[in-house]
Amino acid sequence: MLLLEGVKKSYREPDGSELPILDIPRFAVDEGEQVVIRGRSGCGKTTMLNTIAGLTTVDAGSVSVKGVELTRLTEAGRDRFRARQIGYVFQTFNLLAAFSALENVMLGMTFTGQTRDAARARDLLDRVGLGHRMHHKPAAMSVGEQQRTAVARALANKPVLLLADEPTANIDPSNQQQVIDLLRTVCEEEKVAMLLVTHSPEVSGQFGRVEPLEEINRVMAQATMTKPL
Ligand SMILES: Nc1ncnc2c1ncn2[C@@H]1O[C@H](COP(=O)(O)OP(=O)(O)OP(=O)(O)O)[C@@H](O)[C@H]1O
Repeated sequence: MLLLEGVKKSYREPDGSELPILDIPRFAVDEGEQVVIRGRSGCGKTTMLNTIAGLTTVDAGSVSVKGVELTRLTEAGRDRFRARQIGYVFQTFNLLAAFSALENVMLGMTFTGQTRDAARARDLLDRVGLGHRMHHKPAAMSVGEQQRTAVARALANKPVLLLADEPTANIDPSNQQQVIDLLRTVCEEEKVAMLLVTHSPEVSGQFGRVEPLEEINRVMAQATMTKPL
């Protein structure tokens, strides 16, 4: 369902030099599979999710989702594909300030070509415990409530792949479990594959497949080997 082959990504440093971040020979996720990615801060987890979402271009290699090679599409093509097929819970939420929680979730359905489904948006907000805050704008919500709104929005368009970047980082333990349960249940019910980045051992302990990025990514494997003791 998701396949990365020979993916390389570097960023350019202010002095003009290249900073290699990703060198992933092969990484695959099956339809409906739930996978945790973990690794220390700065090791490239968000960069990996952004390349899969087509938000960051790769320097080499290919990223395919459902047989579509995203790395061959134009930027507009990647945007259309992402809107229809990929849900993304961003680390920084990216909610639109001028719109309520309900409107933000419904905006997640705008570009899918399907009718916007207010009942589904309300149901998702209910299931993240925000039934009573649907008409509040992000500025009037706590950080954890904004994060839960972002989770509901990412599921709104019934994606085939959900990318979730630390979706419980700002949430207290009881709501954290509620968000993980919602992600897992909706992904199981709708056969959505999920790639979840988390630092939390309580969260990763609940998943059958946990991939340390250092083991998938040759840049990190080399950095770990050459790190001074
Ligand atoms: N646009 C950019 N230009 C230059 N360097 C960048 C850019 N984006 C990220 N980096 C650097 O690339 C490295 C990997 O960043 P990334 O955000 O992917 O890490 P991460 O594993 O998600 O970290 P965290 O767990 O702290 O969120 C970091 O050293 C970061 O400073």
